[in-house]
Amino acid sequence: MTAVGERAETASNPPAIAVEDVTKSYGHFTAVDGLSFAVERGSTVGLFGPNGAGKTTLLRMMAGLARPTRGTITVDGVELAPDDYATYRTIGVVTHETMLYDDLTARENLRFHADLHGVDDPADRCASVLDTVGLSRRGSDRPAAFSHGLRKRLSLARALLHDPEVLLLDEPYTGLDQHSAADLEAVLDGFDDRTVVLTTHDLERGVARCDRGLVVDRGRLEADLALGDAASFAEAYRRTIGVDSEREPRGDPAR
Ligand SMILES: Nc1ncnc2c1ncn2[C@@H]1O[C@H](COP(=O)(O)OP(=O)(O)OP(=O)(O)O)[C@@H](O)[C@H]1O
Repeated sequence: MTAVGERAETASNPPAIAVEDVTKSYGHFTAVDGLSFAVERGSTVGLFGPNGAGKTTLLRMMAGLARPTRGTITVDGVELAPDDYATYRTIGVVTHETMLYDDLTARENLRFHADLHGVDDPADRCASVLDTVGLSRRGSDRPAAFSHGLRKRLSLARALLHDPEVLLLDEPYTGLDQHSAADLEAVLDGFDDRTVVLTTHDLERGVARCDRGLVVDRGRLEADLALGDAASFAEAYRRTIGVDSEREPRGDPAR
């Protein structure tokens, strides 16, 4: 595995997230196979890899939405445990399933989560995050009537509600038009001092956004690369994953 830019973390200064020897098995199938890495506070880390590599499974475990079969995940030095709401409160997550209630309006969806997380000034906070994702005028509409992109925006608003220290995003750019993608970039720009982990097949956007790229394949960590130059990352990705076009990411800037 290639390792670049690792920083030693101490017990008094734990990484934002530490994944240690994490495995997830479904019956005899191993989706994530003994992964270990640490995510520095304030950094943005991209999980790259072909379909079925284990990225979503890993992200879901980091969010506490699935439990590792083996290994540990700590957030700010605290091991994730099923009923540790204080730790979950520091994490915001946007997954493929937008986790929205179709029978509630957009505003009611947010209010429900605000109350669940004990958010201060919930009405103001809901209005503020609706504004952040450009949905101020859609607060009274139900997400059932929203397009995929609008549902994703609302899901992002829900993830931001409790002002988390860590944001976990599964394929954040998929299904967003250019305007929505630009809005997402602005939200992430505003999140600069906090920690973001995202999965993406959009190599160009991912490389531009992330400080570091982890390449996952068949559940294993194959490369850990500092990012900067999209073309050299694309080349390193291709060296790691191979040149089979069906396993190539979209938005490859080197093509
Ligand atoms: N609940 C489950 N039961 C059985 N197998 C599963 C389950 N969830 C995921 N898998 C399998 O684990 C593997 C990794 O899936 P995962 O969704 O994590 O990959 P991914 O890298 O996110 O892929 P993609 O880029 O296509 O979203 C796949 O082979 C998938 O079929």
